[in-house]
Amino acid sequence: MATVSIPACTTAVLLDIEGTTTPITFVKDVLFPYIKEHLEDHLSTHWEEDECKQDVHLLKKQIEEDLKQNRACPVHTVDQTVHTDEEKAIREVMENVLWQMAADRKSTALKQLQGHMWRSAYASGRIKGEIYPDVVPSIKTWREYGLKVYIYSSGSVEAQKLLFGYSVEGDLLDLFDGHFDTTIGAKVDAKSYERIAERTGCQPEEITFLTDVTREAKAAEDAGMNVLLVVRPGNMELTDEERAHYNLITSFSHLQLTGHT
Ligand SMILES: CSCCC(=O)C(=O)COP(=O)(O)O
Ligand SMILES: [Mg+2]
Repeated sequence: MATVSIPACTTAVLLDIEGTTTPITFVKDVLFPYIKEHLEDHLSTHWEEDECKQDVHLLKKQIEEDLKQNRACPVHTVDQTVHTDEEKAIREVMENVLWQMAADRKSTALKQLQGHMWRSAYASGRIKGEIYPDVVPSIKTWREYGLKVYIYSSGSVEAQKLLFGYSVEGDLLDLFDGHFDTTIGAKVDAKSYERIAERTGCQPEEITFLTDVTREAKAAEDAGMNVLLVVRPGNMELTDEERAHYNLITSFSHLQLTGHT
């Protein structure tokens, strides 16, 4: 695949994680199975703790929102305050979480809980964040040229920091100038990218966004960002139209800085 130039006006690069810096298989075959395997134990162990109560409260809010929007979802109260039967309440939370995961929902509620659950897996060394080999050298080069580098993922900021902080290449958190998650808005909503531009002090045109998902690419493009689609093994197939419309790269090393000194 040919090289693609980052426009000279780019001052910041915004990176997606799953399918962009990190193989989809790491998320689907390592991170998500960990949640399924440890969900019951996590909820039972931490049920009375404030963090877990907040996680369950957020899930409840999400269910209320889903019902308002007439989205199908398992309807349970999911509220510790009204259940006397803790086991039943935990089962109901589990049912909702597993249902959201089966649908690959990107709700903030689900992602916050997942981030909290992965903490001990990373800290104990059981899980290490996978990163494509071209990612770190490329980011280092961009930074040498004065570009800022940010992450925007549906995974919570805490989950992002765990993945890069406990990565196969060590602690990489110094490579990033900031992290964004769905608390700033959904990745398929152009407004989220406008807010990110505002937060970083950049004009949208000064930001180049790299993602594997065309709906995210379109939203960023609608906000005025420069967009590149990242094609990695196992990523979703692109249509001919998408291939024709977007600049594609299969490795970060295919990005060329032009006019940056
Ligand atoms: C960084 S946490 C693990 C990934 C995850 O849960 C997720 O939803 C990834 O979404 P992305 O926006 O990075 O494609
Ligand atoms: Mg992605």
